[in-house]
Amino acid sequence: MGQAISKLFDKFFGNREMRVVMLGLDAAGKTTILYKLHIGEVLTTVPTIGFNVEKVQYKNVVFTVWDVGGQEKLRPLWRHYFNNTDGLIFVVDSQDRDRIGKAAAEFQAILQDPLMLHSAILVFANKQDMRGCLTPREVCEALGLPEMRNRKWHVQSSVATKGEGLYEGLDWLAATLKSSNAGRPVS
Ligand SMILES: Nc1nc2c(ncn2[C@@H]2O[C@H](COP(=O)(O)OP(=O)(O)OP(=O)(O)O)[C@@H](O)[C@H]2O)c(=O)[nH]1
Ligand SMILES: [Mg+2]
Repeated sequence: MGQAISKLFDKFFGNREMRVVMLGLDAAGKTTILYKLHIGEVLTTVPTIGFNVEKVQYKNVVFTVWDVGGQEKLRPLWRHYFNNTDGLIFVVDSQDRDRIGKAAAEFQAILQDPLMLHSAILVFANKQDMRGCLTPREVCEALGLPEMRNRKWHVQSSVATKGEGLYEGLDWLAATLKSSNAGRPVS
């Protein structure tokens, strides 16, 4: 009985671990986001060849965040990170109007992968500090999100270099993953 109650308590209040993969075109700001969340600082980044992975504890969720390089030649490798993924973070450089169509095509391709059919989708409309950038609503429409009725998605405005919007995004992800009972209790 005591054990059952303790299990129930853990289910609702205990730490949970969630695996999240963060993708997006090169220079969207993925690595900047990862380290701003992980160590609270903006690092000088170089283009990622391969991946970075860090744990980010927020409230009672431990996110294991995989940040995978976004250069064109690296994109075929993305699918190797899809297994057991609870959430997708897709980062868009909102100032890069020329490549928003390319970003949308890559985004749609990820979502059609059988391993990603059930993942929650958090989009960071990043670089909102740049003049003339696409608004979060424009990013949302360009990615085709309004037509996606059977997926859980959220577009979050962000400025990774100032840390703006990042925890709001994690809040949504944590709440969404929890309500669908995704993730695993931390052992
Ligand atoms: N102005 C502005 N610059 C940003 C923002 N976020 C990231 N950057 C800059 O964008 C550049 C690319 O950032 P990265 O984090 O390395 O991009 P990435 O998505 O990891 O790129 P790949 O590793 O090649 O896939 C860096 O110079 C960052 O400082 C932002 O919100 N605003
Ligand atoms: Mg990177």
